Amino acid sequence: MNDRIRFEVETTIPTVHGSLRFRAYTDLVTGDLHLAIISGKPADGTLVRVHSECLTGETFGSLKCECGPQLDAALDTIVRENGIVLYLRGHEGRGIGLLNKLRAYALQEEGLDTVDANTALGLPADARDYTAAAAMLDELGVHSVRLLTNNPAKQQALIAHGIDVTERVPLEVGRTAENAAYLDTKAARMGHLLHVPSPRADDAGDRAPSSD
Ligand SMILES: Nc1nc2c(ncn2[C@@H]2O[C@H](COP(=O)(O)OP(=O)(O)OP(=O)(O)O)[C@@H](O)[C@H]2O)c(=O)[nH]1
Ligand SMILES: [Zn+2]
Repeated sequence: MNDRIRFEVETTIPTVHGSLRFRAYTDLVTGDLHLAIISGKPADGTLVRVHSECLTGETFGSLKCECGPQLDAALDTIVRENGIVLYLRGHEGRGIGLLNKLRAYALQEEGLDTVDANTALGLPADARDYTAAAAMLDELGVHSVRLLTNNPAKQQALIAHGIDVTERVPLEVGRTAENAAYLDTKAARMGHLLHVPSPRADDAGDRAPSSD
Protein backbone atom coordinates (compact mmCIF):
# COMPACT_ATOMS: atom_id res chain seq x y z
CA MET A 1 0.00 0.00 0.00
CA ASN A 2 2.91 2.35 0.66
CA ASP A 3 3.73 2.96 -2.93
CA ARG A 4 1.09 5.71 -2.35
CA ILE A 5 2.87 7.79 0.31
CA ARG A 6 6.43 8.54 1.39
CA PHE A 7 7.26 9.37 5.01
CA GLU A 8 9.30 12.59 5.16
CA VAL A 9 9.87 13.81 8.72
CA GLU A 10 8.54 13.72 12.29
CA THR A 11 8.67 16.57 14.79
CA THR A 12 6.94 17.41 18.08
CA ILE A 13 5.09 20.74 18.34
CA PRO A 14 3.63 22.29 21.50
CA THR A 15 0.07 23.43 20.65
CA VAL A 16 -2.87 25.02 22.46
CA HIS A 17 -4.28 21.47 22.58
CA GLY A 18 -1.12 19.97 24.10
CA SER A 19 2.09 18.47 22.77
CA LEU A 20 1.54 16.68 19.45
CA ARG A 21 3.77 14.70 17.09
CA PHE A 22 3.52 15.72 13.45
CA ARG A 23 4.55 13.17 10.81
CA ALA A 24 4.61 14.44 7.24
CA TYR A 25 4.00 12.27 4.17
CA THR A 26 4.25 13.10 0.49
CA ASP A 27 1.34 11.77 -1.55
CA LEU A 28 3.10 10.14 -4.48
CA VAL A 29 0.01 10.41 -6.70
CA THR A 30 -1.22 13.96 -6.00
CA GLY A 31 1.97 15.58 -4.67
CA ASP A 32 0.10 16.83 -1.58
CA LEU A 33 1.85 16.87 1.81
CA HIS A 34 -0.43 15.11 4.31
CA LEU A 35 0.04 15.15 8.09
CA ALA A 36 -0.48 12.51 10.75
CA ILE A 37 -0.86 14.34 14.07
CA ILE A 38 -0.28 11.90 16.90
CA SER A 39 -0.73 11.69 20.66
CA GLY A 40 0.46 8.52 22.38
CA LYS A 41 1.69 5.36 20.67
CA PRO A 42 -0.26 4.37 17.56
CA ALA A 43 -1.96 1.00 18.05
CA ASP A 44 -4.87 -1.00 16.72
CA GLY A 45 -8.18 0.23 18.10
CA THR A 46 -6.94 3.78 18.49
CA LEU A 47 -9.15 6.84 18.03
CA VAL A 48 -8.67 8.34 14.55
CA ARG A 49 -9.98 11.49 12.90
CA VAL A 50 -9.60 11.62 9.11
CA HIS A 51 -9.93 15.36 8.55
CA SER A 52 -10.31 17.12 5.21
CA GLU A 53 -8.47 20.41 4.85
CA CYS A 54 -10.73 23.51 4.97
CA LEU A 55 -8.83 26.79 4.72
CA THR A 56 -11.87 29.01 5.20
CA GLY A 57 -13.15 27.14 8.25
CA GLU A 58 -9.86 26.37 10.00
CA THR A 59 -7.80 29.48 9.29
CA PHE A 60 -10.36 32.24 8.77
CA GLY A 61 -13.10 31.15 11.18
CA SER A 62 -15.79 30.68 8.53
CA LEU A 63 -19.17 29.93 10.07
CA LYS A 64 -20.47 28.36 6.84
CA CYS A 65 -19.15 24.93 7.91
CA GLU A 66 -18.08 23.25 11.15
CA CYS A 67 -14.56 22.16 10.09
CA GLY A 68 -12.69 24.50 12.45
CA PRO A 69 -14.48 23.45 15.65
CA GLN A 70 -14.32 19.80 14.52
CA LEU A 71 -10.54 19.95 14.08
CA ASP A 72 -10.10 21.67 17.46
CA ALA A 73 -12.35 19.10 19.16
CA ALA A 74 -10.54 16.20 17.49
CA LEU A 75 -7.12 17.49 18.59
CA ASP A 76 -8.38 18.03 22.16
CA THR A 77 -9.80 14.50 22.14
CA ILE A 78 -6.61 12.79 20.96
CA VAL A 79 -4.54 14.69 23.53
CA ARG A 80 -6.97 13.46 26.20
CA GLU A 81 -7.47 9.88 25.02
CA ASN A 82 -4.49 9.29 22.66
CA GLY A 83 -5.10 8.92 18.96
CA ILE A 84 -4.34 10.24 15.51
CA VAL A 85 -5.65 13.08 13.34
CA LEU A 86 -4.89 12.51 9.66
CA TYR A 87 -4.96 15.96 8.05
CA LEU A 88 -5.58 15.45 4.36
CA ARG A 89 -4.45 18.13 1.97
CA GLY A 90 -6.08 18.09 -1.45
CA HIS A 91 -9.39 17.27 0.25
CA GLU A 92 -10.28 20.98 0.34
CA GLY A 93 -13.89 21.54 -0.76
CA ARG A 94 -14.62 17.79 -0.54
CA GLY A 95 -11.87 17.24 -3.07
CA ILE A 96 -12.73 19.92 -5.64
CA GLY A 97 -10.09 22.38 -4.39
CA LEU A 98 -10.23 25.86 -2.89
CA LEU A 99 -11.03 27.74 -6.10
CA ASN A 100 -13.96 25.50 -6.96
CA LYS A 101 -15.18 25.61 -3.35
CA LEU A 102 -15.23 29.41 -3.51
CA ARG A 103 -17.07 29.17 -6.85
CA ALA A 104 -19.56 26.83 -5.15
CA TYR A 105 -19.98 29.32 -2.29
CA ALA A 106 -20.72 32.05 -4.87
CA LEU A 107 -23.47 29.83 -6.30
CA GLN A 108 -24.76 29.17 -2.77
CA GLU A 109 -25.19 32.95 -2.37
CA GLU A 110 -27.66 32.65 -5.24
CA GLY A 111 -29.63 29.96 -3.41
CA LEU A 112 -28.10 26.63 -4.44
CA ASP A 113 -27.36 24.18 -1.64
CA THR A 114 -23.96 22.57 -1.03
CA VAL A 115 -24.69 19.56 -3.26
CA ASP A 116 -26.34 21.39 -6.16
CA ALA A 117 -23.62 24.06 -6.24
CA ASN A 118 -20.96 21.38 -6.92
CA THR A 119 -23.16 19.73 -9.52
CA ALA A 120 -23.83 23.06 -11.26
CA LEU A 121 -20.06 23.41 -11.66
CA GLY A 122 -19.97 19.99 -13.35
CA LEU A 123 -18.21 18.51 -10.32
CA PRO A 124 -19.06 15.58 -8.03
CA ALA A 125 -20.72 16.39 -4.70
CA ASP A 126 -17.82 14.56 -3.04
CA ALA A 127 -14.60 13.87 -4.95
CA ARG A 128 -12.44 12.69 -2.02
CA ASP A 129 -10.22 9.64 -2.16
CA TYR A 130 -9.06 7.91 1.04
CA THR A 131 -6.24 5.74 -0.37
CA ALA A 132 -3.54 7.98 1.14
CA ALA A 133 -5.29 7.99 4.54
CA ALA A 134 -5.32 4.19 4.62
CA ALA A 135 -1.67 4.10 3.52
CA MET A 136 -0.69 6.46 6.34
CA LEU A 137 -2.46 4.27 8.89
CA ASP A 138 -0.69 1.23 7.43
CA GLU A 139 2.67 3.01 7.75
CA LEU A 140 1.83 3.70 11.41
CA GLY A 141 0.99 0.02 11.96
CA VAL A 142 -2.70 0.78 12.59
CA HIS A 143 -5.25 -1.47 10.88
CA SER A 144 -8.30 -1.07 13.12
CA VAL A 145 -9.66 2.25 14.33
CA ARG A 146 -12.46 3.99 16.17
CA LEU A 147 -13.36 6.73 13.70
CA LEU A 148 -14.36 10.26 14.73
CA THR A 149 -16.91 11.22 12.06
CA ASN A 150 -20.57 11.90 11.35
CA ASN A 151 -20.19 10.62 7.80
CA PRO A 152 -20.90 6.91 7.23
CA ALA A 153 -19.53 7.20 3.66
CA LYS A 154 -16.12 8.09 5.10
CA GLN A 155 -16.34 5.02 7.35
CA GLN A 156 -17.20 2.85 4.32
CA ALA A 157 -14.37 4.37 2.26
CA LEU A 158 -11.79 3.45 4.89
CA ILE A 159 -13.21 -0.07 5.16
CA ALA A 160 -12.94 -0.38 1.37
CA HIS A 161 -9.25 0.49 1.72
CA GLY A 162 -8.65 -2.31 4.24
CA ILE A 163 -9.04 -0.42 7.53
CA ASP A 164 -11.25 -2.13 10.11
CA VAL A 165 -13.51 0.59 11.55
CA THR A 166 -14.74 -0.97 14.79
CA GLU A 167 -16.77 2.04 15.92
CA ARG A 168 -18.01 5.40 14.59
CA VAL A 169 -17.58 8.09 17.25
CA PRO A 170 -19.78 11.17 16.53
CA LEU A 171 -18.08 14.59 16.22
CA GLU A 172 -20.99 17.01 16.40
CA VAL A 173 -19.63 20.47 17.19
CA GLY A 174 -19.77 23.89 15.60
CA ARG A 175 -23.48 24.10 14.68
CA THR A 176 -24.47 27.75 14.37
CA ALA A 177 -27.38 29.71 12.96
CA GLU A 178 -25.19 30.39 9.91
CA ASN A 179 -24.46 26.75 9.08
CA ALA A 180 -27.66 25.06 10.28
CA ALA A 181 -29.16 24.79 6.78
CA TYR A 182 -25.84 23.46 5.40
CA LEU A 183 -25.69 20.80 8.12
CA ASP A 184 -29.32 19.86 7.54
CA THR A 185 -28.53 19.45 3.81
CA LYS A 186 -25.57 17.18 4.67
CA ALA A 187 -27.90 15.07 6.79
CA ALA A 188 -30.70 14.97 4.20
CA ARG A 189 -28.68 14.61 0.99
CA MET A 190 -25.26 13.20 1.97
CA GLY A 191 -26.24 10.75 4.72
CA HIS A 192 -24.44 12.51 7.58
CA LEU A 193 -25.69 11.41 10.99
CA LEU A 194 -26.41 14.68 12.77
CA HIS A 195 -28.67 14.92 15.78
CA VAL A 196 -27.81 18.20 17.52
CA PRO A 197 -30.74 20.58 16.98
CA SER A 198 -30.36 23.97 15.30
CA PRO A 199 -29.82 26.94 17.60
CA ARG A 200 -32.90 29.12 18.16
CA ALA A 201 -33.08 32.31 16.11
CA ASP A 202 -32.36 34.40 19.20
CA ASP A 203 -29.13 32.38 19.70
CA ALA A 204 -27.81 33.57 16.32
CA GLY A 205 -24.05 33.96 16.40
CA ASP A 206 -23.58 31.78 19.48
CA ARG A 207 -21.44 28.68 19.25
CA ALA A 208 -23.09 25.27 19.23
CA PRO A 209 -25.39 24.27 22.05
CA SER A 210 -23.82 21.52 24.11
CA SER A 211 -26.00 18.58 22.99
CA ASP A 212 -29.42 17.04 23.31
N1 LIG B 1 -17.58 21.81 -2.20
C1 LIG B 1 -17.86 22.20 -0.96
N2 LIG B 1 -17.05 21.80 0.03
C2 LIG B 1 -17.36 22.20 1.27
C3 LIG B 1 -18.47 22.99 1.58
N3 LIG B 1 -18.50 23.21 2.91
C4 LIG B 1 -17.42 22.57 3.41
N4 LIG B 1 -16.74 21.96 2.44
C5 LIG B 1 -15.55 21.10 2.53
O1 LIG B 1 -15.98 19.88 3.06
C6 LIG B 1 -14.87 19.21 3.64
C7 LIG B 1 -15.36 18.56 4.91
O2 LIG B 1 -16.39 17.68 4.56
P1 LIG B 1 -17.75 17.62 5.32
O3 LIG B 1 -18.80 17.19 4.33
O4 LIG B 1 -18.00 18.90 6.07
O5 LIG B 1 -17.58 16.53 6.43
P2 LIG B 1 -16.95 15.08 6.32
O6 LIG B 1 -15.47 15.22 6.38
O7 LIG B 1 -17.50 14.34 5.14
O8 LIG B 1 -17.57 14.38 7.58
P3 LIG B 1 -17.14 14.49 9.12
O9 LIG B 1 -16.06 13.45 9.30
O10 LIG B 1 -18.35 14.17 9.87
O11 LIG B 1 -16.62 15.88 9.34
C8 LIG B 1 -13.79 20.23 3.81
O12 LIG B 1 -12.77 19.97 2.86
C9 LIG B 1 -14.46 21.56 3.45
O13 LIG B 1 -13.59 22.44 2.77
C10 LIG B 1 -19.32 23.39 0.50
O14 LIG B 1 -20.34 24.05 0.66
N5 LIG B 1 -18.97 22.97 -0.74
ZN1 LIG C 1 -15.10 23.71 6.26
